Amino acid sequence: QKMSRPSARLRVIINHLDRHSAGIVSFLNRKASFFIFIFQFGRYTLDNDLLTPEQRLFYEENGFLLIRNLVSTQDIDRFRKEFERICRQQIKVPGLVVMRDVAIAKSEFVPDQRAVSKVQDFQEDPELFRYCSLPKILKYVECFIGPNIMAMHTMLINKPPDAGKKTSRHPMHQDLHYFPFRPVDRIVCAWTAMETVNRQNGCLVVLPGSHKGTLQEHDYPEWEGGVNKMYHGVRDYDPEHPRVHLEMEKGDTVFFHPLLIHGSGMNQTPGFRKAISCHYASGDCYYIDVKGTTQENIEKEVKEIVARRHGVGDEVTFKDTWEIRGRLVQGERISM
Ligand SMILES: CCCCCCCCCCCCCC(=O)SCCNC(=O)CCNC(=O)[C@H](O)C(C)(C)COP(=O)(O)OP(=O)(O)OC[C@H]1O[C@@H](n2cnc3c(N)ncnc32)[C@H](O)[C@@H]1OP(=O)(O)O
Ligand SMILES: Nc1ncnc2c1ncn2[C@@H]1O[C@H](COP(=O)(O)OP(=O)(O)OP(=O)(O)O)[C@@H](O)[C@H]1O
Ligand SMILES: O=C(O)CCC(=O)C(=O)O
Ligand SMILES: [Fe+2]
Ligand SMILES: [Mg+2]
Repeated sequence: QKMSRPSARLRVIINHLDRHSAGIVSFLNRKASFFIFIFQFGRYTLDNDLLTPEQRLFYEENGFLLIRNLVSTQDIDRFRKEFERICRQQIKVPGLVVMRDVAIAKSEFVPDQRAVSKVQDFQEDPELFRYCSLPKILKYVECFIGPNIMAMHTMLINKPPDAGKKTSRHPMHQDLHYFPFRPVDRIVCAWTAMETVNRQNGCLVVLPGSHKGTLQEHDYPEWEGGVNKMYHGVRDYDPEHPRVHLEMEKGDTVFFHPLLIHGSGMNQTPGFRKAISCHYASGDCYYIDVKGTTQENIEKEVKEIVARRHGVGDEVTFKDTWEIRGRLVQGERISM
């Protein structure tokens, strides 16, 4: 039996201690810090030879890890070109969802005069999907979710200049709200800045440590200027919780836990702020039924959109919509 999993390692240590219980009290006293080490290093990250102890501890404590300059300029420029081809409708990608800001009427890409604020589900676009398979990214992803890696959700976010109603904001949320699969700790998001991302153009805002909490109730925020379709926010989050603005340069990549509360501020610049992201889950994850949970509302919305777009009925489940999108990028697809 390999001892790569923290839980297995912990069990061995506990068994060992049971057999030597005479010395346990003094052992515990002396080695309290050792135990803190084991528990903190065990839950959210896996044994690996990439992360430094400081980086591991940082993710355990904060729920995110920022790696500077991870994706090359050449790769990002290629993703940008491909995105422009999609916006100009020079190529058509099966399954791709194109989203426009609820308030935007003018466009930087001419064909239909409305700016694309986000494309989702680019798993059938080989050029964009290269992002999800980049070995540099997967090496980090493996530290959080293990060697069997599924790309579950892909996005290229093109946050438009705010049209004056603050609709370019993304409310504070936990990505797990959208996911009917578990376990939660074997899911991670990689989010890469495609250009300088700062407070002016609406960088990510995170609540460090919020990944240690539970999944909160999400709903549309009551924003005067309106809010984008499916942009649910955490109903009540503690406004006193410290916030961190993640200012990033082109190629910088943040990995974060699906319970981390995060959002992004409004884009107060004339440029479209670009980022590319992928949510990964372990191939050993399993689907859950969200009936009777806080996720019922998003299940309902997703099913309505799928029904409208594809003319199908109740036979397509929330689980199906994820099972169809998921792509294996490394190792084995066991139960996903
Ligand atoms: C299959 C989908 C699964 C998604 C799972 C999400 C997973 C996320 C997981 C990861 C965590 C990520 C967390 C996240 O990222 S959460 C955000 C995720 N967002 C989405 O997934 C939304 C995807 N977008 C769409 O499905 C379409 O673009 C919609 C349905 C919005 C428009 O559809 P379509 O392109 O066909 O447009 P239409 O021209 O026929 O207009 C139809 C109606 O819609 C109105 N309208 C247009 N734009 C917007 C807007 N932006 N906000 C509000 N309303 C809008 C429009 O005025 C019209 O209304 P009316 O005039 O009839 O009243
Ligand atoms: N009422 C609200 N409910 C949920 N999330 C909110 C609400 N108001 C703002 N947010 C979110 O809080 C985060 C920070 O946005 P906000 O525009 O308030 O500040 P900022 O742009 O980060 O900071 P600043 O404007 O001071 O530089 C964003 O994710 C935004 O969408
Ligand atoms: O790029 C952003 O503004 C954040 C988007 C986000 O958190 C999401 O789509 O889940
Ligand atoms: Fe998110
Ligand atoms: Mg602001």
